[in-house]
Parts: sequence; structure tokens; C-alpha cells
Amino acid sequence: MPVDLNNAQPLAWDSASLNADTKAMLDNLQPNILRAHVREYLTVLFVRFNDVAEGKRFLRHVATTHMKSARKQLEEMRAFSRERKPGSAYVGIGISKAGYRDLGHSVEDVRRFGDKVFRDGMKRRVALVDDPPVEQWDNTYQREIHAVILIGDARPEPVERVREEILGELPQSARLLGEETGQGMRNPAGDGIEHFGYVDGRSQPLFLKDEIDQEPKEHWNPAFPLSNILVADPFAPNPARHFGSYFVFRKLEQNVRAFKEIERDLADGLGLTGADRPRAGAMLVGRFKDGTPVTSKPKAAGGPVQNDFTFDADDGSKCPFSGHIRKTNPRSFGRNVLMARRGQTYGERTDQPWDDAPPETRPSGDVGLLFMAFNSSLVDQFEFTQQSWANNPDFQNPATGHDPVIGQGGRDIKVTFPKVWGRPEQSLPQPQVAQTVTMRGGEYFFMPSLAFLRTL
Ligand code: HEM
Repeated sequence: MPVDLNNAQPLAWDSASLNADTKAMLDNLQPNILRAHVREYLTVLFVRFNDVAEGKRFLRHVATTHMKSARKQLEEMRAFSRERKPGSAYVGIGISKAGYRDLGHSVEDVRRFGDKVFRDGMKRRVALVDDPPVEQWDNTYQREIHAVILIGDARPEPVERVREEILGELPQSARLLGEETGQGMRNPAGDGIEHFGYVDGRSQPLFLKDEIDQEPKEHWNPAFPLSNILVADPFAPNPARHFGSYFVFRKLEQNVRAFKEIERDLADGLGLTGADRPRAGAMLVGRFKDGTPVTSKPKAAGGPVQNDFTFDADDGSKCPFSGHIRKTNPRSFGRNVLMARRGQTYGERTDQPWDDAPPETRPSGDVGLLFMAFNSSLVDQFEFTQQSWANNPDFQNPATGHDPVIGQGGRDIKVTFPKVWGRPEQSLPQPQVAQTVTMRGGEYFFMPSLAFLRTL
């Protein structure tokens, strides 16, 4: 039976009764798509090929020598949770539109990718999502990137070793255009955080039965059909069994000092004192630093990071409509927009991102998020989120304002904030908070099936 991407039943990947097509799908899908692969240490290589045959041979070699399947990843994760047996390093390959073209696919051929945004490439979409002009991007991203190679692991040594091997195998004709290094950050509770100090990566669309079974789901259903992230790989030997995913990569620099000043000034402006002060930042992000959703509680609550909530009973007096997590997942609609986020923080910190040290001690550049996400449609998921929700000041209601974390474009309207959690009194209209996240470049890729890569 062909794989039904719209099946509402979560995938029981370990079931003995899986049909042959689904088994083949799991054996040919790249890891890290269906479920996040551990990648505390991550290297991202951006490559350009100048010889078709050598480029293909290199990718085929990386696929056959270093890459595992989605099924192998899931088996390794199970072995780790049962016996603490560490798995192998993650290696993922994405190819850009330019990459497919310069590896010998005609323009006609590339049209078989249904996603127009992928066929355009990120540079041609700048105006639509209010990105900075390409001339302001980091040099790596100004060039024409053909492929991205991700190498990740829980420990630094395997990443270093696999990186050396892969770079050693890069043909003379190819160029390494650039490289990013990501490293996970955690708060004292052990939860992964981003540079503003907030727990990140908690809310995800989940696709696998064993993962979904572990989640409470009284209010929010975290189960999503595979159609949110998978599409048939148009160039694979058997597109009914061989799937891939569109991958967005964006380097987002965070001005932590400015964000911390904004949190402080907003708390001052709203007259928040003592344990109420962190509500200022929580209204910008939608969660407190420890991950507690501000729609559920007026203060950080500690304990496991809650994700079983909606905004249905919140008219904006708890979590403003502009709050980052409310804009990027309103929860009562737009489920098909949700991407599988696989980002990683970059840049070194000498301070402790989660503590209450003064803003002056925080970095104002060189740190940020390597934003990465899997989509089945870049136009309807990543770009829609950025353009129609984050950058749209009239999201859900007039004068909601931009997403204070990732919104781009002129922030000319004024906004208000609830003064007391859950009460109707609003602050006087005030200018929106300044933009503190700057896009430094990126590209759209397709992460093809292993079957495609192995037959290059
Ligand atoms: C430096 C940039 C960014 C920062 C600091 C950031 C921070 C966060 C934080 C702290 C959370 C809450 C943790 C969670 O619910 O998992 C979150 C969630 C989320 N972010 Fe971001 N983010 C950034 C960029 C983006 C971008 C570019 C997008 C998409 C255009 C995005 C989409 C989302 C989504 C969809 C969620 C989950 C919302 C939910 O399901 O409740 N983020 N982000």
C-alpha cells in the first residue's frame, strides 16, 4: 500500500505490521526530519560544485559512507534510552535549486519541484519577507550555494572526525564556501535554550506514535500527518516510496543586549516589580524563560515545560497576540503551517544567558540562532509564517504589531500591553519594541531521499 502522507494515525515506525512501502520510506528517508536528531555539536558546511561528475560522486560517497536512514536513527535512539548506547553521528545533505541545476538537471526538470519558493531560492524572496538586501548578508550566503551538509552529534569528537573525513573527500573542483558551528546551550534545569535565555525547541509537530504517546493532549494535539513535512522526491527511483523535505536555513543574529534592555524598559514602563518583572519578556516571547506559557500562568512555574495549551481563553490580556509563539502557532487554526524546527544556537558566551545579569554585560552581536526547519511547502509554511504572521502588524486583530522576536519590516504602528495579567487594563499606546534579530543570510534546500543520493 503506498505511503499515505495524510494518514491521521501517527506512524508506529517499530510495528511488525508496517507495509513494504512504509518500510522502504523509513529506510530511504534522511534522519532528523521525522524526529530531531541529537546535535549538541553541529557543523554546517556550504559547498559549491564546479564539475558535475565529481560533485555527484562526492554526494554519493557521503551518502553511502556517512549517512544513516530515519529508521536507523530511531533504532539508535531507542538503544540509547534503553541501554545508554550512544548512536552514530548525524549527517544530512540538502541541495539547492542551483545545486540541482548545476548537477545536470534541466530547468524543465527542476519544475518537478512543486514549491515555487524553492525554485526561486532565498535571494529572490528578499522583498517578500522583508529580509535585508543580499549585499548585507555574510559572504558565504551571497555566493551561489549548491549543497549544505549538516554533521551533528552529542559529543564534539565524532563531529570533528566526520567533518575531517568529508572535507578530505571534497573534490578539487568543489569549493567550501563557508561553515557554521552550532553548539547547544542549556539552563540549570537541563532544558535547551536560545541566546535570549528562553527554553526553545519544546513545541514541535510530532509524527511518531511512541513520541506522541508520551505527551499530555487534553488541550493541544501535537500529532501531525506526515504531509506537514514530507513530499515525494521527484528524482528518486520510486517517488511512491522515496521522500524528502524542503529545508530552510537562516542565520539569525541576536542582539542580546538590546533585547535585555527592551525587557527592562518594558517592565519599567508597565510598572512591574519583583517577581512580576519577567512577565515583560514573557509577553514578547509568549513563554517565560523556563518555558511556562504566559497564557497559562502569570509567573514562571518551573517543572516540566508545558505544551498542552491553547490561546482560546485568552483575549490578549495574558499572552498578547503579537507574542512570538502565538504568532508562529496560533494553535486554534493554521495547523498545516507548522514546521518541524531543528535550529541550533551559535556563538560563544562568557556570561550565563539564563540569569538576571544587567543588559550591559550581554553580547550585542556574533551570537544567534542557526534557524533550520523542515517543510512540505516553503511557501505555505516558513514564508507564510514569516510574512503573513510575524511581519504582519494586523495579525488576527488590527494593530497587533510585529512579532517582537522575529518580525521584519517597518514597525510604525503603536501597540499596547496588558498591565495586569488577565485583566483588561492596557498600557498607553507605545512604539513597538525594536528589532533585535537580524538575518545574516541563508538558503532554501531540498533534503532528498537516500535512494536518490545513492544512485547519483
Ligand atoms: C533568533 C530567532 C528566534 C528566537 C530567539 C526564537 C525563540 C523561540 C522560543 C523561545 C520559542 C518557545 C519554545 C517552544 O515553544 O518550543 C519559539 C517557538 C517557536 N518559534 Fe521561534 N525563535 C526564533 C526564530 C523563529 C523563526 C524564524 C520562526 C519561523 C518563521 C520561528 C517559529 C517558531 C515556532 C513555530 C515556534 C513554536 C510555537 C508553538 O508551537 O507554540 N522562530 N521560538
